[in-house]
Amino acid sequence: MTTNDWMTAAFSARFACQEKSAATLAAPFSEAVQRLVATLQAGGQVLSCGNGGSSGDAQHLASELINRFETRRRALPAIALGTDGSVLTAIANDDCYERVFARQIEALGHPGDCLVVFSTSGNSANVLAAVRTAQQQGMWVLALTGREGGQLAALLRPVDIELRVPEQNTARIQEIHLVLIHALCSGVDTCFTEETAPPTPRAGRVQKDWGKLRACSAFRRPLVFTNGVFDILHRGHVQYLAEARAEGACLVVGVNSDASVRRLGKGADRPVNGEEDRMAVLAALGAVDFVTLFDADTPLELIRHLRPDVLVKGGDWPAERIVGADLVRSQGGRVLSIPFRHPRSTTALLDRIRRSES
Ligand SMILES: O=C(CO)[C@@H](O)[C@H](O)[C@H](O)[C@H](O)COP(=O)(O)O
Ligand SMILES: [Zn+2]
Repeated sequence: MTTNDWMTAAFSARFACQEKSAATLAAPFSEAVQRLVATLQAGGQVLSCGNGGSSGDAQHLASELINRFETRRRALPAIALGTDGSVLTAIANDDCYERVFARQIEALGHPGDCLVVFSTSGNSANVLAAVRTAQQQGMWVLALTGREGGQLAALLRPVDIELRVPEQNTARIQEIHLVLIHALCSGVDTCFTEETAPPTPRAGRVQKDWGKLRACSAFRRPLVFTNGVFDILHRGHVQYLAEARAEGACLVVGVNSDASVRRLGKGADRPVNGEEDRMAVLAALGAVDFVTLFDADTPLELIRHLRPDVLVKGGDWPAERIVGADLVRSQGGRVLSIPFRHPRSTTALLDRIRRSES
């Protein structure tokens, strides 16, 4: 065998497994790109980790998210967890090697963030510990694996995504992982290159597509839902939304569309603020994780779609009159009426403004 035969053998082995991988990974790959983009647009970050060559892959991904891949776009937040020698040695020395990633995730991970793990066997103990911790922190997991997925595959929840290379050989799996990293970065680059205006803070938290909203919120449990018009935001709203958020790990606010507000009969000039403005103001609140729109007279369909664990209404709504209460309770959820601690009303406020004008 000549020395070049090693190269020829590696190339041909890789080409053979490339075709097999492309066929089996198409569906989870496109879901992974969409979810990564949604996470970043909502202000989330990507943490990544793996051992050995896979630690290099985790760094490769983070560097391309922070800087860019092939096109110019804004910098995106990503941290590879295998890069800080002091942190790694402190955790390994004082605690145990298994916790080197998990401990960093406890410090750096936020609900809604994504953990990307690379493991060809799916059995690295520190990667498994990282996945468990990320799930406890309300993050979702994107796992790049191989073989039969190992113990890692069994840890993943329906909301997590696995890109499993249908291959047994570690080197081949890693080579396809690299192709996947570049393909993921192409998808992310494309979405962020098309951004025309500078990003409005938390703009990604406005999610009108109910399917995407469910994908972004379903893994953040307990999921809290509330709804309303929120025409002119007042202190009562802000207080009750903060209390609603404290009931779970993620607060989704359903906002009545302009057409549905008109049907509520609050007055010919309502809403004063259009639906886009009302959603943008809510999305800017620290307590609110996602805002969406519903056009029907009630949010029942939206509640059916999101399956919240806690259904909340503010003000003077008794729990029995809250739309969707029976549905949420039948699914084991809770229904709460949170009174406005600062009694205010948009209608009363508008009346005062009008009186002062006349
Ligand atoms: O790069 C290679 C092999 O190509 C090695 O460094 C390899 O990544 C290491 O043996 C890892 O510890 C393997 O971990 P994992 O893929 O089973 O999670
Ligand atoms: Zn290697």
